[in-house]
Amino acid sequence: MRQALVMGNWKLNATKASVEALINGLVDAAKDNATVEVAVCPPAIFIPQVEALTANTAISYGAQDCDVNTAGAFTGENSAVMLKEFGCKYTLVGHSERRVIHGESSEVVAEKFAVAQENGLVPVLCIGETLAQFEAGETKAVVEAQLQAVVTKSGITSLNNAVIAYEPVWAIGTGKTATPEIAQDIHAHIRSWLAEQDAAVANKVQILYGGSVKGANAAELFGQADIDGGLVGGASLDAVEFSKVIAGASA
Ligand SMILES: O=C(CO)COP(=O)(O)O
Repeated sequence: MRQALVMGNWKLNATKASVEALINGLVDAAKDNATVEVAVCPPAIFIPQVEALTANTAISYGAQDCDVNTAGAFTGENSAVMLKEFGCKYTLVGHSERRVIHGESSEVVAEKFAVAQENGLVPVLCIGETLAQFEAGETKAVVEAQLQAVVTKSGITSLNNAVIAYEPVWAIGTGKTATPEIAQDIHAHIRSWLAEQDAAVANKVQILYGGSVKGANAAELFGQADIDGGLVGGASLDAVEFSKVIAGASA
């Protein structure tokens, strides 16, 4: 049985005051839904504040990205070593906004995945197709290629210590959620693609759904057999709404 994981991706949204209110507002939801792991991914500059506020709570946290390098002349970056020092458990890698806006290829994402693992972080590998790819029926081929880059670089068993987040790009921030049936179909496909290579890995790895998850649709999405929780953007910025999403993952 895979544990449910509900992770908030705050993207480029936070103030010192909003972080304090949000974390304090999530403490009870994390404690009361003990079968669900609750995690947040703040902008990197807020990680020390989140580290302090989440001490002695059931809330985990991670970063939204890490560099492929661990140190050196790479202006503006954060390394996996630094994130680990500040208590991060996770880092997202390959979020579609990084792939599209920052031009990250699947090979770069695979390098980030590897460096995160080498430095003690659990990478959350984000995959998913664009609207054009969805409409062209290419979803399965796209996610397979995105997964293959990581398998080629780090091997299939590297996914024993990672999380996969399937986020159709057309559902992110648009209010258009994949139906539970569409999401389940892709999640099941991802798991069977992994199972062809290693059944134990396929059975173990958590596959999160992301894209316009909110309190009103969380339970139905998370009730699908191969959906193990969510990676949540907008709805994770409000403690009341995010608590409803967390409750939706509770067994
Ligand atoms: O990109 C996402 C999480 O990483 C999803 O964002 P929304 O929940 O705002 O659609």
